[in-house]
Amino acid sequence: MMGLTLEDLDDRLAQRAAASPEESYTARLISRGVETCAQKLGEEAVEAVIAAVGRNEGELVKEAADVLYHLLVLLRAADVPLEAVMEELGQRTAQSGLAEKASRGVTG
Ligand SMILES: N=c1c2ncn([C@@H]3O[C@H](COP(=O)(O)OP(=O)(O)OP(=O)(O)O)[C@@H](O)[C@H]3O)c2ncn1[C@@H]1O[C@H](COP(=O)(O)O)[C@@H](O)[C@H]1O
Repeated sequence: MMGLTLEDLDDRLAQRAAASPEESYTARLISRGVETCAQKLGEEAVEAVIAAVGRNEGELVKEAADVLYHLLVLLRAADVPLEAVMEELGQRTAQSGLAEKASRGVTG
């Protein structure tokens, strides 16, 4: 799909989470609880790291997609809205890292 955003995917996962675990992988993961979802995210993160260190760009694209999908599933299992994460990121972009350094009196 062209122009898919994390919000679009999260909306789709919200719909699929309401389906039965027999019909939906998302619903199955969430029904197994936060620990299972967290373990899956950890596994996919390690696979992404291995692809990156191996300079395997094609594999990294696929593993990064798995990481984002499993992160959204974990947030949903933990009842943390994606919006809260984006808000946190938004607050960090309000100031550049260099401006933040300067505000602490650090130069160079
Ligand atoms: N983006 C994804 C997505 N990325 C990865 N995966 C699944 O994540 C799994 C990757 O984990 P593994 O390679 O470890 O697979 P596995 O060993 O078979 O998994 P387990 O049995 O260990 O759980 C695969 O089964 C993938 O199919 C995804 N499953 C679903 N989606 C999205 O979620 C939507 C809803 O899917 P359902 O919930 O299944 O309807 C889909 O239309 C997609 O948009």
